[in-house]
Amino acid sequence: MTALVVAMDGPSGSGKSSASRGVARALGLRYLDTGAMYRAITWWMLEHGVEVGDPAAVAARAGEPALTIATDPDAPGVTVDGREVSAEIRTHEVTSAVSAVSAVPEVRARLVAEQRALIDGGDIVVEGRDIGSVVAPGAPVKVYLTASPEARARRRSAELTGTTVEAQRLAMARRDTLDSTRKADPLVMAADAVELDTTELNLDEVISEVLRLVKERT
Ligand SMILES: Nc1ncnc2c1ncn2[C@@H]1O[C@H](COP(=O)(O)OP(=O)(O)O)[C@@H](O)[C@H]1O
Ligand SMILES: Nc1ccn([C@H]2C[C@H](O)[C@@H](COP(=O)(O)OP(=O)(O)O)O2)c(=O)n1
Repeated sequence: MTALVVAMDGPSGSGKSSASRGVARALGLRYLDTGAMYRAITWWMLEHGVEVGDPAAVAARAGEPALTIATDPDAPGVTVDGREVSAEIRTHEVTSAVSAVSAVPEVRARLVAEQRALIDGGDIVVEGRDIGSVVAPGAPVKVYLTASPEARARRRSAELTGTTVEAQRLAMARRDTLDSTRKADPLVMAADAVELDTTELNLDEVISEVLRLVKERT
């Protein structure tokens, strides 16, 4: 039997992580947060004083950090060189630098290979920016989540302290532009993905809709 791969792409705050984990739990599947992998590499670059605005400097060290990522939707976790960094990768500093680091082809080549190896292990829900288009183009279920910039900013600012909805809206717009205009594997909706606008939906409704799609396509 071919593996069930559910590809969940979309911009920040569209609900990828929450919906992907919910779908993985409901179906007893593994869950892979590819954004956490880009964040972990970014954290390592900052930690090692690499100039993240210099693609050649990032490329030269892209293979150095050892990365592990858990695929249990109830216990996601990421380590770099043996250190658990799940909290560190969510800081403002990492979020501001991650688009530049993830635009470097050597970083992507490395992480895409690691992601494919994990996906080859069997049924899984995978979230990111290029899962349906590049990492797993043969996935039987591809969802592209969107939401209005206001809804996305409201959701993200509710999670964080010391920020405002407007500051989040601006930061997300900057990251959207960088992620969707980079040369290597930009954020795009795969031709055969189903777009799901979550602006007016609650999380349970989003999960139900993805589960319906999985049923329909498998
Ligand atoms: N449909 C939804 N309605 C309201 N809030 C949501 C919805 N989906 C996600 N959220 C909340 O929005 C925030 C960002 O969601 P998240 O899943 O982290 O998005 P992404 O992974 O796309 O950045 C979280 O606090 C989450 O609980
Ligand atoms: N498959 C992926 C996943 C993430 N990225 C990059 C681009 C994103 O801005 C960062 C962070 O992704 P992440 O999913 O953690 O971002 P959000 O939690 O949605 O804010 O990583 C990528 O280039 N390709």
